[in-house]
Amino acid sequence: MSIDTPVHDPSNHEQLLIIDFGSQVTQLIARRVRESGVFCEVHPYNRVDAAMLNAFSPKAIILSGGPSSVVDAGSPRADAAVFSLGVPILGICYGQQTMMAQLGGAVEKGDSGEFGRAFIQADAKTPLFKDMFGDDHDGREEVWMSHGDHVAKMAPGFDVLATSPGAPYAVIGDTTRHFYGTQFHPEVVHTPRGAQMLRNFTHGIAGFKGDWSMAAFKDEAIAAVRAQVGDGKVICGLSGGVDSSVVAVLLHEAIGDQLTCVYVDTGMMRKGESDHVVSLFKEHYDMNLIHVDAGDEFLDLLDGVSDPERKRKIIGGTFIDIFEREAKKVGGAKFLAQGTLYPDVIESVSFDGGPSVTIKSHHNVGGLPERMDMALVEPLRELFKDEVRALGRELGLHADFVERHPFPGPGLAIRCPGEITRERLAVLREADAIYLDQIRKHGLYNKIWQAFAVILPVQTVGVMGDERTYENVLALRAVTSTDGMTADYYPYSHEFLGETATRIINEVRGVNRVVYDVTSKPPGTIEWE
Ligand SMILES: Nc1ncnc2c1ncn2[C@@H]1O[C@H](COP(=O)(O)OP(=O)(O)OP(=O)(O)O)[C@@H](O)[C@H]1O
Ligand SMILES: O=c1[nH]c(=O)c2[nH+]cn([C@@H]3O[C@H](COP(=O)(O)O)[C@@H](O)[C@H]3O)c2[nH]1
Ligand SMILES: NC(=O)CC[C@H](N)C(=O)O
Ligand SMILES: [Mg+2]
Repeated sequence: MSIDTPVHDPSNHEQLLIIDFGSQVTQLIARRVRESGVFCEVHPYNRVDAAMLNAFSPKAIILSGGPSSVVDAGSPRADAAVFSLGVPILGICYGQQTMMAQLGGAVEKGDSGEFGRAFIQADAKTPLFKDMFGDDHDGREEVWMSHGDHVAKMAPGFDVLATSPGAPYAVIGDTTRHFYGTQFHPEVVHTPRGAQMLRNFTHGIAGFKGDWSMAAFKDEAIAAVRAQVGDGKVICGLSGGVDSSVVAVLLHEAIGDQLTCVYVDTGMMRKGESDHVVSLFKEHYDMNLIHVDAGDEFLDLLDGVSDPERKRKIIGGTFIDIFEREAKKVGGAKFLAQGTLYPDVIESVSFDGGPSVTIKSHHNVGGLPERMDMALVEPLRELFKDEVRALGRELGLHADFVERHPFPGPGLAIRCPGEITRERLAVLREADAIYLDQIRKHGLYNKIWQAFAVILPVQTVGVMGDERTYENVLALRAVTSTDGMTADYYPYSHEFLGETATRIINEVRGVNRVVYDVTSKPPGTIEWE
């Protein structure tokens, strides 16, 4: 089964195609469309031609925004077949601009652009704006803009549906062909009624029924797994994180005993993690689960290593060694199950516009499959994280796992900048447990996307009980995010921070100072290494 073979059964679903011109927020279009119950996929503009359109058979198309300027020679264009397919099209920002340039209109560079909040003045009677304006509403709508260029002349057949001070053609439409263009971004939350507008396009104009649900997906994914693996054996790395837990439960339902889950204790897990994960799974599921205690193996290999990338490479390699060993032990597993999600797939089919730099080597991405002689089973590769959580609920996965904050495979290793020692890990583990306990006690766990402590390779002077101390600094991190790609620090109250710092310093030997990280991503990353 190739990676392009869908996990779900496409004949059961109406599909929408998103053509990507490289916008930073293309994935948000897909999320909004999926949230309204419509299956969609994102494909780079240069991979969409008549043959692809014929195979995918979209019921509607959305053209994303992008960093290029339509006015520049050689800038991206949609394949002409897109406009002759006869399905509704919505062009967003660059998508609107290229549609105009391709269909006989014109685009020009302005003296100034519009970046951020703007207001459009719209014709509220247009179907695209259904339910967007209240009764007393005068057609004024808050939107989020991010453009330097603008449409200067509409293509034949189009009418103006909304204007803004910087974009005379803020929204345009050809109601005969059902082609629409917006200069603003309906997919971002800063356009408060943008999701409604996208829904008006998909359900109202394109006639989607909204048949995409995790209940239906579950059965289709189970059937696809059975078809792929036949009577072969499958190994699944089970971390207790949302993704691998959902994969494990789904596979267990699909193939029962052919599945063996491998939980690896790297020696860099959180306090109580191994017991919690292994006992919960053993209690609720009658599945083959191997608990590999590999703490010494990992820690010996990491001895004296402080470079973050070397740490990650060593950890990734050791995971592979362990999975390979375990695969042999169960009598030669031919398949390795992974919790690859749709954002990973989109990113790996990287957009043409310039190579992106490696910020960090994630231990499971890339490295694993190449060296391993096993076929991959990736039942979540069409889903976003929120859909994975919904699928987990559908599968009856314990709430403890469904709502969990993500925890990286390298674990505490990347929260221990500098050399990793057993002593430092012990201090970090205790402090982290108190921090998470505080978060739960204050009812904040589900408001935060991810939270953890970091032990810094810095000692500072303190005074405790009239004694001089010279001990470790601990940093606390907590972020809000939707997908981990961008994030903001969580705005705790001073009371919470003070109480938590006091508890950590009083209850953990080896910490005499606590600081809070207020860096967003970008420019920071979520983890410190
Ligand atoms: N301690 C571990 N033991 C076994 N497999 C692991 C371990 N840590 C990570 N993995 C494997 O690596 C994959 C990637 O880890 P990742 O942290 O991205 O996903 P996750 O742990 O399933 O979910 P989450 O992102 O919510 O933490 C996991 O799906 C799992 O297969
Ligand atoms: O499985 C994983 N293996 C890794 O090597 C890894 N590195 C970072 N992360 C997690 O990814 C999200 C984004 O993290 P960064 O902003 O630090 O890159 C955050 O949720 C991080 O915890 C990892 N997950
Ligand atoms: N966000 C976008 O799609 C921007 C389109 C184009 N680069 C402009 O500045 O107008
Ligand atoms: Mg994890």
